[in-house]
Amino acid sequence: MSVRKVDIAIIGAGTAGMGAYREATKVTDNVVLIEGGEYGTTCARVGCMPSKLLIAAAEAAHFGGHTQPFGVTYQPPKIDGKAVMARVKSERDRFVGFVKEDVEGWNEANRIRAYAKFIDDHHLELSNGQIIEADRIVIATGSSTFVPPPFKAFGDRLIINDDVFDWDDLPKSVVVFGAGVIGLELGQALHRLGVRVSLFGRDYLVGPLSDDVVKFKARETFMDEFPFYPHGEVTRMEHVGDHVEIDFIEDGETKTDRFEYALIATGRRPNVDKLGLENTSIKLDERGVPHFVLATGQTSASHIFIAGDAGNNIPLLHEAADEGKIVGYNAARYPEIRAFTKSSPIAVMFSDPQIMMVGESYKALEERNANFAVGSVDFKGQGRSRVMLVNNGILRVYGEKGTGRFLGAEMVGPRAEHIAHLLAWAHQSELTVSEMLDRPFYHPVVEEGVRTALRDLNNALELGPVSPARCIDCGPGA
Ligand SMILES: Cc1cc2nc3c(=O)[nH]c(=O)nc-3n(C[C@H](O)[C@H](O)[C@H](O)COP(=O)(O)OP(=O)(O)OC[C@H]3O[C@@H](n4cnc5c(N)ncnc54)[C@H](O)[C@@H]3O)c2cc1C
Ligand SMILES: NC(=O)c1ccc[n+]([C@@H]2O[C@H](COP(=O)([O-])OP(=O)(O)OC[C@H]3O[C@@H](n4cnc5c(N)ncnc54)[C@H](O)[C@@H]3O)[C@@H](O)[C@H]2O)c1
Repeated sequence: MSVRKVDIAIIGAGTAGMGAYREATKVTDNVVLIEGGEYGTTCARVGCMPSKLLIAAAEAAHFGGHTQPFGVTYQPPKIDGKAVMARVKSERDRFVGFVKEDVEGWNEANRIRAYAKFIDDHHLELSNGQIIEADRIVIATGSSTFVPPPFKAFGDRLIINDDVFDWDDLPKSVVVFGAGVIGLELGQALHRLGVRVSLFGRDYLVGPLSDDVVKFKARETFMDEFPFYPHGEVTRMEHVGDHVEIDFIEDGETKTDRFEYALIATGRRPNVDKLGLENTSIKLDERGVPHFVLATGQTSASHIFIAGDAGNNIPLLHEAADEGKIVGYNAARYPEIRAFTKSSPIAVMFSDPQIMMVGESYKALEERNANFAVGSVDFKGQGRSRVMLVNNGILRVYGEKGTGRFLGAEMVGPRAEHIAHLLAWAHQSELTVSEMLDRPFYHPVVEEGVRTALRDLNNALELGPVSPARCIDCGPGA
């Protein structure tokens, strides 16, 4: 069998793999990009973009029903499930189209459609029978939904996020398992689009939050809106006809409910189990995922790099994109490699209210015994938020005692996607809380709530005066 020799083989043409390819081909054209599934990336096909499109439709449906306090009322919204899904899919296809255009514009000889598996440290066997001998290899295989075996009881009524974006119409009812980012984003959106939803979580977790105060607020808010059981006790799961049936405990009583589908969103796992990593010298952790150096993307087999969800570091789009560039750069120049500084952590969950986390989480600070203080703001009385009737949420900010350095934040509340950026940029600039307070704040804006939290934190750090109950110099309702 003929062996194709290349400088670099990249496994996976998702966000990380495409980034690696672009970077590597600046140095050598002897690169192959191997994709087993569809071109277009998880983010565009079944991830970030279609989920945000569904959420946008849900926001439109929700808005009209909640304007009465302004003295403005609409007719109850009429939700056309077919039209909702048609827009989700056509806009999604537009995004996917752009990605495909990019990848299909690259040198055809460099692109292979097949699944790859390691034979040894330098050889890959492809599902089309080809053998690739590569001087350097990049693993960028992404992650997939992991379905715990008990859920298999739901048979063909069990779905995952990918299936939702294949629907031509909205179903009548869905039971969602997992109150992580995917479960909450999709569960709330479906509920707002008129689908009867129950959401069962575990251990009282809400999305990625680790600060109990913020978590409590988020939990309370979502439980007020739809049936959300943050530590659901489900005692029976069954596939009955064209439905799923469950028994669960509520207030000490066993209840039975039926749904059209069971959406499993209980976590994702890196796609590394079918890669034949046992045939390589790469050191694996207890879950079979390669150990690697974050700053270089290098695994313990120094010519093999890993990037994106496959590495199980922070499974987010911008992280996959950054890591792809890093490994592409290093694989192209290996053995001359460079350590890169990663940008400050930032995560946003597109629920309503939104959730965000920046810098070090509360849990991480506790785990490393950081000497830190906390400041907070409750958005209930925050002027601009109240004006717009989005005054529901809490922001907690963390700062280092002694230096006054801003360490991180967790929030559920209005405009969190924007506040997250403001705070992540401050975190990356290593600003102190006092320096952040020296920055301008317009009036009246939601960001004035951030100033209230920072003032509270400065005071807790013993670096500033006690915050006045009403900040008169800031303008009314700041
Ligand atoms: C529903 C959902 C919503 C999301 N929303 C957001 C969001 O709003 N913001 C955000 O930042 N992130 C979001 N994410 C996460 C984000 O989509 C991922 O972090 C990102 O897409 C990971 O990119 P990647 O390149 O690592 O993997 P992918 O884009 O999944 O690429 C991996 C590729 O490798 C291929 N592959 C796998 N194994 C092999 C093999 N053996 N041989 C050849 N090819 C192989 C796969 O077919 C795939 O094309 C969301 C994810 C989901 C599921
Ligand atoms: N807005 C965004 O940026 C965005 C959106 C969607 C996904 N993502 C990315 O995708 C990743 C995966 O998301 P996810 O929601 O699948 O995973 P996740 O890890 O965020 O959440 C899974 C949740 O399911 C719970 N769970 C586990 N087993 C359970 C069971 N048997 N019953 C009920 N609950 C159970 C876990 O406790 C956890 O809360 C996220 O970590 C995130 O990085 C990001």
